[in-house]
Amino acid sequence: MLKVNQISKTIKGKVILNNISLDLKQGEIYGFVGRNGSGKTMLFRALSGLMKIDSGDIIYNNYKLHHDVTVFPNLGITIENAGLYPEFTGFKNLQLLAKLNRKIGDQEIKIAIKRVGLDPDDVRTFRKYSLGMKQRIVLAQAIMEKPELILLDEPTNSLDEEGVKLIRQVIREEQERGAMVLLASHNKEDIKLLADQVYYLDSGRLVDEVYSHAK
Ligand SMILES: Nc1ncnc2c1ncn2[C@@H]1O[C@H](COP(=O)(O)OP(=O)(O)OP(=O)(O)O)[C@@H](O)[C@H]1O
Repeated sequence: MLKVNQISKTIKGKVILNNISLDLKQGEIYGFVGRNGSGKTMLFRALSGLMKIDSGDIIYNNYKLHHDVTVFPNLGITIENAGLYPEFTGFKNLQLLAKLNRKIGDQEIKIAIKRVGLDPDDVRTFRKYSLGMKQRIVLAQAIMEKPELILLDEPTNSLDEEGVKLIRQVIREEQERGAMVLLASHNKEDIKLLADQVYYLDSGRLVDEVYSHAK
């Protein structure tokens, strides 16, 4: 259960998040749509603890962000390039990140890399990856530890048709495993095919619940 109570954030006099409240359940996929600059990425940054909010609370499974934890323990997030080292292979990068909390071994990392359609034994360094490959490895990093809460910001925007299909399947599998997935996307098809409920952001404000349907 993710509970967001009236969170707000202003940067340099500009309201970025305006009194946003959400009540989200485990095992659901939530879509977030809205124009460029409407606040989707900033909302995800706030939920991940990467950006401090000015007011309001974010509570996940009884842990209050910035109070009980600085980051939720069971969180997976895709951030562009995710701080990956350009001179290491995809596998080596994920191995380094996995070592930070020692929850998984090489086998799980390899499984995650295969799930996104990449080769764990690829000797190419991250720097030489195509845009789509980078996007895939970043998703592998987000899911490799089987997180309960997954924040995906535009996970398919650099992918070819086959990649889009595969990644949608991975997102569905994560939901089936019981994860809660928050998905920001300009891809209407992603939202239509995946989201159980869709929220619309406009100038940092949650304007509307576009639709909700039980699958
Ligand atoms: N580091 C920053 N410092 C100050 N303002 C920022 C920063 N990053 C983003 N913003 C502002 O925050 C607002 C929301 O941006 P955000 O990136 O969350 O939009 P978005 O909905 O994700 O857009 P897009 O669809 O283009 O990804 C915008 O007005 C943007 O200019």
